Amino acid sequence: MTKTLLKVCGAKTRRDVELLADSGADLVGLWHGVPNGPSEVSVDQVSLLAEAARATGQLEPMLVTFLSDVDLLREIVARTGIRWIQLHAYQMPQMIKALRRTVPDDVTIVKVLHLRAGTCLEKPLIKAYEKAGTDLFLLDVVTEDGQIGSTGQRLHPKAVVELVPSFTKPFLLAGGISAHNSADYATVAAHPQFLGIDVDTGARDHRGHFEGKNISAITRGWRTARHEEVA
Ligand SMILES: O=C(O)c1ccccc1N[C@@H]1O[C@H](COP(=O)(O)O)[C@@H](O)[C@H]1O
Repeated sequence: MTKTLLKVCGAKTRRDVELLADSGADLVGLWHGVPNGPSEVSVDQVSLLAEAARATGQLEPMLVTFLSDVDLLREIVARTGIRWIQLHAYQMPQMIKALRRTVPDDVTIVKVLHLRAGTCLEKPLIKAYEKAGTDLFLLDVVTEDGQIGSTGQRLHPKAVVELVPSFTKPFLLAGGISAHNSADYATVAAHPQFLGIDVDTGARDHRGHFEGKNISAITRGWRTARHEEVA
């Protein structure tokens, strides 16, 4: 059985990265190309933070981006050594096809599928995304007023279970994940394509800073890959 991965999103400093590693995360999201994103970092910072993540021996860095510029992404991959890219905007299948051809084969391309009130906005494109070379889908909320990313809002488990048969790739679940809601997603987590969870809001304290005890509680609540290490 594959172990459930925990990704935590939006590290900005080396200290953040080390805290996430110590708290049981498996992947760390580094934002670049997220206009007005509160955790936006420069490409140089992505490089430094990606290196710091790898140096922990526990964490894999993932670029989280709204960018669609394939040449720019290729350059970022080459400069930072990043091997996971999360396309969190409404990038199209053609863009993914071009990206797939451009970046090394061992780069994992993650496409976010946005669900608004239980309906996946990209559903008609899912087959095209797969054909274009998407390796993994990430299911997240888009709010009624169009906010994407870090909504703190949850997906309905039934909507997730109904969407998964539309694709063959593995998926990560996002949207309001906390230490206390794994039981609600038992059917989702039992699905053979389920790979793990992606958290932003639930990993932070009331000031928006990462809180180690929230993150380690999530590892236990969801029994993620490293939950026994941080118990
Ligand atoms: O966190 C953001 O603001 C953000 C901005 C741009 C792209 C992605 C972003 N975060 C993603 O939000 C979900 C988790 O959110 P939450 O736990 O519901 O707050 C996750 O996919 C992050 O990668």
